[in-house]
Amino acid sequence: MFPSGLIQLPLRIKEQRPLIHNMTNVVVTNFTANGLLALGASPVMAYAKEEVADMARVAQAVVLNLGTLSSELVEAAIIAGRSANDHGVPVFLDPVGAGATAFRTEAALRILREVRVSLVRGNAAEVAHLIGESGAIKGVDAGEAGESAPADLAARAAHRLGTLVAITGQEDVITDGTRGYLIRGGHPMLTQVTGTGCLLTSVIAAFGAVEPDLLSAGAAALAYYGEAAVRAFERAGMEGPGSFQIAFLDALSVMERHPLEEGTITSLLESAGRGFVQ
Ligand SMILES: Nc1ncnc2c1ncn2[C@@H]1O[C@H](COP(=O)(O)OP(=O)(O)O)[C@@H](O)[C@H]1O
Ligand SMILES: Cc1ncsc1CCOP(=O)(O)O
Ligand SMILES: [Mg+2]
Repeated sequence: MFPSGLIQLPLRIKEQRPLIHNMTNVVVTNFTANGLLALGASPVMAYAKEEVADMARVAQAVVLNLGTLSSELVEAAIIAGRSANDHGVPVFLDPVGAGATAFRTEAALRILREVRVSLVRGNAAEVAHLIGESGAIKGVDAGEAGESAPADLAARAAHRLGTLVAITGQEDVITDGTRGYLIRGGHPMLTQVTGTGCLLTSVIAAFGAVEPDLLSAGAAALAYYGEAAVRAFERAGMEGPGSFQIAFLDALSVMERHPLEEGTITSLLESAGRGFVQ
């Protein structure tokens, strides 16, 4: 069963206003800051190697996003990540476009070697490339579905990388390699707005900033995000992606209670690598 106390997490975020230190990409910076504000968290973007250790130290979560990476960003991300590790601050990695170029894949793997990352969130292709498996990737978007079921892929990746892994797509999965959740819901309109994956990683970080059980916090975040998308589509989706994006920010802000009681989290992974059973 999903722990019922986690229904209160959105309220806890609004009460605690956790500081989320994002080192993210130039495409999604504003959307990410506004999404975190809508949720009730406190976003900050800081990149300079001279200050990231200090910022990470006082944050409640650090997000490393490789969407528009550079050598300088990778160096600074490692400084931030290590500072977070030294001060007990959880680190969340979004390996945007891993597999699209060798530089991206190598950067993500280097961070995973040099920083203790708590959770990796990506689409199936990105996660597959991190563990040397093929997965069609076109720029930053997943291509055709690979051979592997997302739950099995996520469990393999969690074991190989030694982190929690969340794979998103039509359905979302999150696992520590042994236990996990399958989350249904969301809306395909999310794929028509750039940065919804990146913002989601930061939203997971905000949930993780107020709940130390990161597997449950991550599952709660995925379900909350999907429900916000459904509500946004009902409000404004027919108008098109621009209106949907605004309505989505609004939906992130208004849900005080979590929609878990509506049964969006449906499955629990009991046996490692065997997929998520109904
Ligand atoms: N076909 C789909 N139907 C419903 N929701 C989707 C679909 N594809 C992606 N999503 C949702 O879009 C959000 C971003 O996920 P995704 O597109 O996988 O990330 P990225 O943008 O990093 O590739 C997630 O909340 C995910 O559940
Ligand atoms: C289009 C693009 N190019 C580099 S980063 C980026 C945004 C990717 O955002 P998301 O992974 O959330 O779709
Ligand atoms: Mg992405």
